[in-house]
Parts: sequence; C-alpha cells; structure tokens
Amino acid sequence: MRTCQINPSILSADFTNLERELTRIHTADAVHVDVMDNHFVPNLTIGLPVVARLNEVSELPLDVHLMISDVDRWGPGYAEAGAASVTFHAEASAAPVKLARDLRAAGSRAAMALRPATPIEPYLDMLPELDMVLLMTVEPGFGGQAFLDLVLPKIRRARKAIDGTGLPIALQVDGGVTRETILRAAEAGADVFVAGSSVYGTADPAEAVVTLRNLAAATPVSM
Ligand SMILES: O=C(CO)[C@H](O)[C@H](O)COP(=O)(O)O
Ligand SMILES: [Fe+2]
Repeated sequence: MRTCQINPSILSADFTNLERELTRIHTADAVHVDVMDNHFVPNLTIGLPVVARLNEVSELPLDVHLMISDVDRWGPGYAEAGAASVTFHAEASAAPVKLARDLRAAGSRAAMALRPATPIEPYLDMLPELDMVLLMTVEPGFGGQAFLDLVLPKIRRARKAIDGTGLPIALQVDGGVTRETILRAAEAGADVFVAGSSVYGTADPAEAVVTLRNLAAATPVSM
C-alpha cells in the first residue's frame, strides 16, 4: 500500500451551504476549491472573500485551484488568506518561478497546473520550485466531464521526472476521477486525486472518499 490523498472538489457541492458540505467530506485529506473567473475558463465560481471565509470555518486544509487570468497578480492573496496549497495554471502565468516563490513566501505550498494539451517538458527545470504538479484530466472549467486517457502518458513522464528530483513533490490529477479511472491514474503515478461529482454525487460522500483512497493506495505505480 502507498500513501494517496483524496481532495474532494466543492464544485459539485451545494454552494448555498458550504460549511455543511465540508462536514460531509470529513474523511478527506484536503478540500479542493475551484476558483474560476469566466476569463481563463468559461465559467464563474467564487473568489477571494469566500475562500478566506472557507479557510476560517474548514477543519480540512484548503487546496485552492486557480483557473484565473493574471494569476501572477492575484494568486499570492489566496496564500495570504491561509490556503494550505495554491495551484496556478502555467498557461496563465507570465513568471511561474517568481509566482511559485511568492506563494511559498506567503506561507502556502506552491503548485502548478497544466491543461491536458500543455506539455510538461518546458517546465521540468522548475520542479524544485514546486510542492505539487497538477495534471488536468479534463479541460478546465466544469465538473462532471469524462476523464481524458490521453493524459496518462504525461502522468507517467511527470512521475519519472519528479522521482528523478528526489524531492517530495506531489502529483495531482483533477477531472473525471471515478472508481474506475482512479486506477489508471494511480498506476501511471498520480498520488493526489481531486474528485467532485464522484464524491458529492453519492449518498455518502465521506464513504466515497475512503473507497477512492483505498483503491488508489492498493494500485502500484507501473512505468
Ligand atoms: O477543476 C475542475 C474543473 O475545471 C474540478 O476540480 C474538476 O472538474 C472536479 O470535478 P469532477 O470530479 O466532477 O470532474
Ligand atoms: Fe479543480
């Protein structure tokens, strides 16, 4: 068994009662918070004031996924608001190394996300600046989409590169994670899994988290 984490996405929760929705995932490792600006992605969710308040009421650490433009300017504010981890998109940052350093300096873990079609190779030199890499397994913007198997080779390449650094950098996947697709993502080397609809879409979200984590932990990485 290896250590794997499940971070449910509140994108699939009831936005009129987020505090209650947090209690329904008490078995999770962190809560994944999707911030969308209707510019970097064609959807709009929540911003800094709601994330700051969530951080105050949540017993789980916040794993904030920023799908916003001009993230070099707005990203560090989420770290200052207390997020345990802040993920920015490489495609939205003009200066990703500086941004990663700013996030760490503000007290959060620094993570960088890549859309399904964005290669990881141009960013391998900056892995030591990061605490986590997020490989999107759907096109960012909406929950409930199907997992893109075409990302699996990139997950394998990222796993090898991360192992090569010898650093404790997490490898997260986000989008379309279910009891079936988590097996393929775990086998390819992911160790942190975001799941929205496959957790909140069930009668017992806390139990769904445990099931997903057990499935991933029992799946050896195969290169
Ligand atoms: O970042 C996201 C979408 O851009 C969400 O985190 C993701 O889609 C989770 O939802 P689901 O598990 O239903 O696919
Ligand atoms: Fe996300």
